[in-house]
Amino acid sequence: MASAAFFSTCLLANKNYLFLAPTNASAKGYISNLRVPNLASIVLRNERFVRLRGLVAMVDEGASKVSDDDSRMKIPHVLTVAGSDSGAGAGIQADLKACAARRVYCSTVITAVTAQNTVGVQGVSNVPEDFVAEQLKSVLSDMEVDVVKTGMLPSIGIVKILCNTLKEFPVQALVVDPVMVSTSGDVLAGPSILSTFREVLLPMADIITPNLKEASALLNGMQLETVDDMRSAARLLHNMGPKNVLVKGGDLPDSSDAVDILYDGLNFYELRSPRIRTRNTHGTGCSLASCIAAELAKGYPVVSAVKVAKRYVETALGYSKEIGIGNGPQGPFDHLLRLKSHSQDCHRQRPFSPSDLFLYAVTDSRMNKRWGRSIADAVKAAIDGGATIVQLREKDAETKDFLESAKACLRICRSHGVPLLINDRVDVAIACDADGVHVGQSDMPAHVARTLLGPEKIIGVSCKTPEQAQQAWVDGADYIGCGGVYPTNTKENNTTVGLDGLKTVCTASKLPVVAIGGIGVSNAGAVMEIGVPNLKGVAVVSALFDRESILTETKKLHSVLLGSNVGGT
Ligand SMILES: Cc1ncc(COP(=O)(O)OP(=O)(O)O)c(N)n1
Ligand SMILES: Cc1ncsc1CCOP(=O)(O)O
Ligand SMILES: [Mg+2]
Repeated sequence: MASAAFFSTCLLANKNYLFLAPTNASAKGYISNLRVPNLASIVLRNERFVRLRGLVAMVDEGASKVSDDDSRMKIPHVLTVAGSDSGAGAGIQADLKACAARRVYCSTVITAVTAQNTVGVQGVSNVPEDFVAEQLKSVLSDMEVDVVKTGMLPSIGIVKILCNTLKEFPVQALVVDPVMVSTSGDVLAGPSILSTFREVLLPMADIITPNLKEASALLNGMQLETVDDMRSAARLLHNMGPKNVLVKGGDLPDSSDAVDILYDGLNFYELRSPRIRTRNTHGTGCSLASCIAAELAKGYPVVSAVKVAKRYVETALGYSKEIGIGNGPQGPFDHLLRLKSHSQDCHRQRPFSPSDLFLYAVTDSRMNKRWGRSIADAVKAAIDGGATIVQLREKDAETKDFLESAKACLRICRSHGVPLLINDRVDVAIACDADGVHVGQSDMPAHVARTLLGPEKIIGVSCKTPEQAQQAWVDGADYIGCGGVYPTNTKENNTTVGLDGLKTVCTASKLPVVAIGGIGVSNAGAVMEIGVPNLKGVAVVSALFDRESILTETKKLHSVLLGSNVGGT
């Protein structure tokens, strides 16, 4: 293990650069094992912090790359200073999820641990003040924090520690969510803290985000019942020192809209949106403030940050209306808009298996039109005949119609345990939650599709050469479609690779392969006879869908394939 002792000499240290040299041969060996070509390149350039500790930690962990400034990408960074919510709807957990959803890095300083669920807060244990200080120093002395966002600050001491630490380690912006009472009505910061908020914290804030109760508490119990009251409150709170005040009117009685007032000392902005009627509002305040912090960390001005944050929370609330977590009156919502598609669906996507490629049915809108069938009917017939995977290749369809058909086909496919892929259209695959996509060399690159679709979706790539097959593997594809093996009328200007070309691609490929192009009942056996283990099946368009009976033709092809030597199955 390399450690700090290996770095004895600080050749030059000033505000901007720190050069390190190892003390002995074993350190040099260690460094060269890490493929750092030149020690002089270990230059840590940072206006604010010298990262010796971070560097040694990286070396200790055997990281393969020691800090190379030019290749480091600055990621917007929010530090949340808040309490933990064991139910994970609010607090630190909400902040982490909101920042992840907004694509911002989020570090955490925990001020208190709450035992909490959808019913209420059953217990609170404050983190010792010294340890809050230690967490703050750890993060702020090493990581480049852009914006600090505060939530539950349960003691006067913690507020003071935070403010003093921020003077030592200044950040671009401070977002203060003056949490006092949880959504369930439990007290999270008592009234004794109000004067410290007013005198110490608020003057440092770039924006504060009180709800009506919090605004009222900060203003000595002022009645807030109308939008005009909110404007007055925003002005009075602004007089306490924060640069911007967002008074949230979520609790305003008798309003069909959710109205928030933003005041920057000059202008009032009345931000209105339709009120979303849902039980799942636990954590909206924390999430809104975190999202504002995230947008500020990206460099957006306050007004845009607040508008984006409001839109984000509304979208998530609307999406999460039917989600049922916990039995209490206030449930959490889904920050990442990802939970629903899997929960309601009794027929979920199952993991991809190469043997799925055995009888691969590829639809064609023109053929279905010619035979007067819907895509869904065609898909159903192919599955009944033995298709083991289906691809919707609807080149002429309008997007709206295509999406509706895809949803209908997905229901059929899922109920039969058959994967459904979408040709070319990654957007449609995402919109209907299909099992994956098939892309060609001139379509969206597979690595981009993988980023958009996530790790579990199936991605197939068309390849005619070993180089393309290698690239498909590197890009994270699951299988390769190789062809046209034989001449075809289905795809124009498509060069034919023949059985030899197919064999060359299969041999070069680390991925399973399906053959395509001019394949049908008469020649499927010959294709499979080339006898390479990773050739797993045939993909067929016209031999199934340009026929009177899809069912009959699929059954015939199925029995031909069963009689042939399909690699590895
Ligand atoms: C299984 C399978 N293999 C190859 C293709 C062809 O895809 P691509 O090269 O993108 O051409 P189009 O199908 O988009 O015309 C495929 N669709 N399926
Ligand atoms: C989409 C595609 N990619 C290579 S050949 C081909 C068309 C296959 O259609 P058919 O099975 O009717 O020959
Ligand atoms: Mg394509």
